[in-house]
Amino acid sequence: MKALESWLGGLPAVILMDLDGTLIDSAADIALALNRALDDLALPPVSERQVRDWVGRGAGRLVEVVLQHVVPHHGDDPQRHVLHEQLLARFMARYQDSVCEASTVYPGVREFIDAAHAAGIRLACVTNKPYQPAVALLRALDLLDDFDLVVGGDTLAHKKPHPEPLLHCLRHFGATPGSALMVGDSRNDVDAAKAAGVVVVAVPYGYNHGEPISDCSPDRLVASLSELI
Ligand SMILES: O=C(O)COP(=O)(O)O
Ligand SMILES: [Mg+2]
Repeated sequence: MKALESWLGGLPAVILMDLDGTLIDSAADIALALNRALDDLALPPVSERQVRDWVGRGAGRLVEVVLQHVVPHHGDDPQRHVLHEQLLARFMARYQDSVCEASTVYPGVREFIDAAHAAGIRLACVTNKPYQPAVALLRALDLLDDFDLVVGGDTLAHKKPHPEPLLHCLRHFGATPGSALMVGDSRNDVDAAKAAGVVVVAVPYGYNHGEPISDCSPDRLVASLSELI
């Protein structure tokens, strides 16, 4: 971790890592589960390309955007809420059934995690993905045991970009914001880290709602996590 150490002027005690788009390329499985759920309800499919731009704000918000795309709707309709709940439930069931058919770990991630362990750094995964599929996905790709803590989008009252999930991790480890580092791929990660007072590194290969991550002003941008080793 010489590169990280020389940039920060020391090693962090804790690294908080985003999941979707940072550790794991999960969009194909999310799109697959969404399309199976849409088909269950006799609704038309969406493309993986679209899903890549929609992932990042949790399952409820994702389903809301998908629904608005496949059945555009404006105004107040109580049936709309029912449809949203049905699609969300179908999506969660379908995703839980096949959380890792096509998902892969990004290059540099395993090497970075191994180097962090070797340096005695504690790791937490802080994701807006609901807790259960997050843990299932990490387990399927043999990454779960690498994390001392996993915080999902439904673990606490607030999700990223709120600082609460990050501050929750710091309390868990008895660490200060100044002794931690956040690594993420989206504006949610950068904003949450800044609100928590944690230095943030961003990667450009993930999902950021179609916006270049450099526009979100992370403290540092790396092409791959191996650059920090
Ligand atoms: O599934 C999501 O909504 C995003 O998850 P992430 O916070 O791990 O990028
Ligand atoms: Mg992400």
